[in-house]
Amino acid sequence: MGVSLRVEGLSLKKGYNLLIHNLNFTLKSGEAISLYGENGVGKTTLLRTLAGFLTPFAGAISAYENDVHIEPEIWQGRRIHFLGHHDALSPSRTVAQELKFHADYLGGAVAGIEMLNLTPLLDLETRYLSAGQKRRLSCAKLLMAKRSLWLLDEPMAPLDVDHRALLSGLMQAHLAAGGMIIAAVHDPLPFATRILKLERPTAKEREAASV
Ligand SMILES: Nc1ncnc2c1ncn2[C@@H]1O[C@H](COP(=O)(O)OP(=O)(O)OP(=O)(O)O)[C@@H](O)[C@H]1O
Repeated sequence: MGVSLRVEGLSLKKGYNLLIHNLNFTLKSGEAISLYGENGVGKTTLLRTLAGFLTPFAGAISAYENDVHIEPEIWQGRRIHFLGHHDALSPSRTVAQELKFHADYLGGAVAGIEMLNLTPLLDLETRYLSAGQKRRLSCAKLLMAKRSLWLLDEPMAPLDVDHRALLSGLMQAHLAAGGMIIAAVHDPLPFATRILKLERPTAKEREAASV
């Protein structure tokens, strides 16, 4: 039981470019998928579509709780954390202000300051943060509100060894609590996941989608 995600016949386009053709998979509570594929194949596009930021060209994305369908507005609006590889931070807000903004937006409480070693950075505007510090700040969102599905775009990429271990622990705790994760990666995650490798559509599939 718990939550589940079903992706059926999903095709995605960017402009006239068919990126993904007829993708099918399901994901259940406690499961993680590592999303692989060459640069530009569509990993970020898929994550953004699953988050509801982009509309599919074809196919369906549906979510269930104990086999009962969850309305897309509720699923996308309140049950998903999306962490893009460009951390969406306001450059002129301080780290403390950014944390407060996201806690309010998520309807939760500020969390993760000590765990993610953000205390020395609280008064710094986010524009001055290093890539890894930005990612740590973004990760605090994961702790501010409990959400079923974490969509993570290259989550480990800018993190140092210790913070990779920390995020890995957070991800595993999320799975152990019945959550789900889909993470676009180029290197394996340090725990067992399912693998989904995106391949470019064939010329025939691209041609069929262009009419
Ligand atoms: N308007 C457009 N018309 C045609 N192609 C586009 C358009 N906008 C984006 N693209 C293409 O769509 C793809 C988007 O790729 P996306 O960012 O999802 O890939 P990715 O698998 O996450 O790549 P990376 O591993 O480099 O992060 C790219 O190949 C890009 O060139």
